[in-house]
Amino acid sequence: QSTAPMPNDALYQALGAKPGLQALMEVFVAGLKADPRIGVQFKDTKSSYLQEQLVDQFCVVSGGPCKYEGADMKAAHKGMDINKAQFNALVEVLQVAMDARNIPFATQNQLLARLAPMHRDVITAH
Ligand code: HEM
Repeated sequence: QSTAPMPNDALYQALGAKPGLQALMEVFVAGLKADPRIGVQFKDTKSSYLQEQLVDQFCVVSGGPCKYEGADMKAAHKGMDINKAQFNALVEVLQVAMDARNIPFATQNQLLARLAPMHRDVITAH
């Protein structure tokens, strides 16, 4: 009865915990830079920096024991005029990266469901 609630890190574990997220973000950021639709928006991005931010953010989002210290999503994407098609392109690049890392479809969908609400802060153009 007095047991403290266990943090639910099932999704984090399914993603392979920290090493799994690091490997995934390496593939993801490389895919973003190479993407014909949105690659240009990441041309000045330092891959190692963005990967680190994304590892921490996805760790938190999936219930892992991390702290995300980057900008909130609204501030991070302010002035970028990101539209829905660009947002969807990023999601596709993430799906391709998750496939490449052999992440099960159900796990993929759970992660995407937790990222989806961020569209409100990221998309600022039509
Ligand atoms: C669910 C969707 C998204 C998530 C979770 C996400 C996450 C992040 C994170 C964590 C950062 C780092 C913030 C910081 O440095 O403090 C970032 C930066 C950035 N994001 Fe996003 N983002 C998303 C969508 C997008 C989209 C759709 C685009 C453009 C097509 C985009 C372009 C960028 C760019 C250009 C940066 C700056 C990278 C740099 O040069 O340091 N993001 N994003």
